[in-house]
Amino acid sequence: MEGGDHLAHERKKAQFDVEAMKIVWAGSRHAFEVSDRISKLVASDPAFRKDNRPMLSRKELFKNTLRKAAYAWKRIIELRLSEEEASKLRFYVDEPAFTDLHWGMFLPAIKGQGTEEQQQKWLPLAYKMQIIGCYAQTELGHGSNSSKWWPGGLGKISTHAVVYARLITDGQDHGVHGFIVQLRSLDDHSPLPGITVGDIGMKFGNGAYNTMDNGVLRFDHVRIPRDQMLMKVSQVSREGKYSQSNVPRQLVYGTMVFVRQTIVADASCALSRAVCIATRYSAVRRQFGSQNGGPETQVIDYKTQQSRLFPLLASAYAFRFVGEWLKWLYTDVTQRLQANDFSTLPEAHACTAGLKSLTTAATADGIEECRKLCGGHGYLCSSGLPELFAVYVPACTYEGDNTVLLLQVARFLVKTLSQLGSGKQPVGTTAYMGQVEHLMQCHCNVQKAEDWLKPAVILEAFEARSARMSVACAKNLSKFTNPEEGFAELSGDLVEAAIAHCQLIIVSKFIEKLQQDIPGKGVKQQLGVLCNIYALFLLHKHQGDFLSTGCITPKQAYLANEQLRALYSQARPNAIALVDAFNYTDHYLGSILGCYDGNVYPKLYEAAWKDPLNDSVVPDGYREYIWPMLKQQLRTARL
Ligand SMILES: CCCCC/C=C\C/C=C\C/C=C\C/C=C\C/C=C\CC/C=C/C(=O)SCCNC(=O)CCNC(=O)[C@H](O)C(C)(C)COP(=O)(O)OP(=O)(O)OC[C@H]1O[C@@H](n2cnc3c(N)ncnc32)[C@H](O)[C@@H]1OP(=O)(O)O
Ligand SMILES: Cc1cc2nc3c(=O)[nH]c(=O)nc-3n(C[C@H](O)[C@H](O)[C@H](O)COP(=O)(O)OP(=O)(O)OC[C@H]3O[C@@H](n4cnc5c(N)ncnc54)[C@H](O)[C@@H]3O)c2cc1C
Repeated sequence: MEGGDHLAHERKKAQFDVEAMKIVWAGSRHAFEVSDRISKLVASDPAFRKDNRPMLSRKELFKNTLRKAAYAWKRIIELRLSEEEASKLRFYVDEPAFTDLHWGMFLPAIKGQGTEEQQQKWLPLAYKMQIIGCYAQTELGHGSNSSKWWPGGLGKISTHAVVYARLITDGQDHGVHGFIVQLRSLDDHSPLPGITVGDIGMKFGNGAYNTMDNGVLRFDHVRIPRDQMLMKVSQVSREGKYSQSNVPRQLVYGTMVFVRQTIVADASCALSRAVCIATRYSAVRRQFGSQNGGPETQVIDYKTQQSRLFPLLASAYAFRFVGEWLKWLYTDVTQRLQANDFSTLPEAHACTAGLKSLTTAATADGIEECRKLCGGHGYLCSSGLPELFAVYVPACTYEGDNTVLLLQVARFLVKTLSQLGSGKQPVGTTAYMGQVEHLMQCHCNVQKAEDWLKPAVILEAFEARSARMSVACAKNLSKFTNPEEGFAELSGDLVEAAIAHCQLIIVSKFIEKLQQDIPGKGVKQQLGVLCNIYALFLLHKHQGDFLSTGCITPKQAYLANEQLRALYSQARPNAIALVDAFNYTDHYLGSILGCYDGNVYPKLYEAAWKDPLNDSVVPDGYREYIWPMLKQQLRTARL
């Protein structure tokens, strides 16, 4: 079959209104319209071509990224795009660049930690891109006194950085503070006196994150003007006197709360992209299972394929909704901070840290699983999956190593439990800890597989598991005379308790989403199926936790798995429509296997001939190396 829509028969099977689901996925009609318009704008502009990335040398790749970034900025100005539209445009250009750090961290750091005066001075320059900034926190070695190492945009492009360094006045160390530092001349881009700066070198994968100039930075007797210390949290007077505002010191780390929140939203984009590719290809691919000479089985109909693919599809939706909620939480905490209410900052920190950890780990693993789900073709760059994996996998490390972040969550949980004794009622995502006595002894009320479809049953099982794991950690910790020693010794269990808590958050936010009014024929039902797949898949995967804490019985674990299989069958006819609802253009997907029309094989065949290696029939190097070898063997054979 040539041309046409090879997936049309699949699209006809959908039992829900795909257009309505697109609005739910986007978050609102307005968000959908912006996203749809900007994605098409980028896809239709040849200047944003990206299929040649894996073939380019580092220098060509980097120059190409600079060209695209400059062109994108020109279009943003010409079209008078709003901030929302401009950020969508950068998203659909789909190439990591110094601009991510400028807009994503440098500007937010000044907004969050600069005084009004500092904001008035620096933000207009940054908004007009008259200065370009990065975020320099991480060090090559340890302590805030060696060389900065890793900051994106630092290596070759940034003119300024927010640098985190120890503040010492009158011989007293006041800990880490943020400073705006000019790095390069605004005239000829050369480093300012005392500053050594450069790129840290090639990173994992061809193309991929190598479009970014992650950098190294050293200072030698560099003077930073006093008014370039970010002074919202603490100040140094002209006389060198240090003082602190009436705000928690933790606000110095506020930019991380913001960025981790965006990383959660981004996880749903990266995972949904991989899942879209794997789902479409699984419907196109037929392999074995032919009966009476009929067509072979579509691999999407194999239960094993479904049990690997559909939980990822459900996870993409789950991460989307928890990301939406996290954005709300961040907005809420920001408004409270402005009114000097700091009470929800620890929870916002724990939620952003924990959810960043969980969603990036699941997404990185999920992209790799999608590659395997596509068989051999998944390993071709033209599948889009190798590059997506290489770009995505550092998300498990940047903005805080995922294990380190889970330990932060564990500290928060242990603290929450310890405060119960003093009568402090937990709120928000830890409110369930208030019912700890009930959760420690409740029994799961599942007698038949369908009982697992009740939201209250699922929630109670997840709450009980999380509470019991945290309480067990707290009890074990209390046996240590030195709490830090105990924390280190039990860190493995603490990480598992933190994971259980964060999974509960994701499940509960999906369930809350379903309690909203969701218009569109069959949309809510499909989301209900996905929500149950997500929850029961987690329960099945972590059944060891649920069983060992006595939250469910072996029979109930068996019933959960039985229900899960039934849910896969319900999701099957809707699978293609559920990935169509992401509304990704072929340009954004960047994958032959995932193309909308499913016309995979002719496109793969054509693409192969475009590889530079096929420019000539006899490759470069043949005459030099292979021909003499063949000749030699021919001679030996004749002897
Ligand atoms: C195929 C092509 C695809 C192309 C794709 C294209 C484009 C993608 C484009 C965009 C992607 C979109 C979104 C992503 C956006 C940006 C990402 C882009 C690039 C990545 C940039 C990366 C930047 C970085 O990595 S910056 C460096 C970040 N570093 C870390 O996170 C270090 C981790 N460590 C910590 O967080 C530590 O806690 C600390 C901050 C170093 C402090 O340590 P310490 O002093 O030991 O104190 P603690 O004991 O940990 O904590 C003390 C006290 O403070 C509380 N605390 C800690 N952190 C925070 C916080 N952030 N907020 C509030 N409170 C905090 C802690 O709980 C404790 O409190 P307590 O005393 O009450 O217990
Ligand atoms: C692509 C990329 C982009 C980046 N961009 C930036 C940027 O723009 N700006 C910036 O400042 N930084 C940036 N970083 C740096 C990033 O934030 C750090 O790499 C990250 O915070 C992890 O720190 P680390 O590299 O020192 O790892 P380490 O802390 O050395 O971790 C090594 C191992 O030790 C374990 N470990 C560490 N501490 C503990 C602990 N307390 N308990 C138990 N286990 C522990 C970790 O789990 C990990 O397995 C970037 C990194 C990457 C990969």
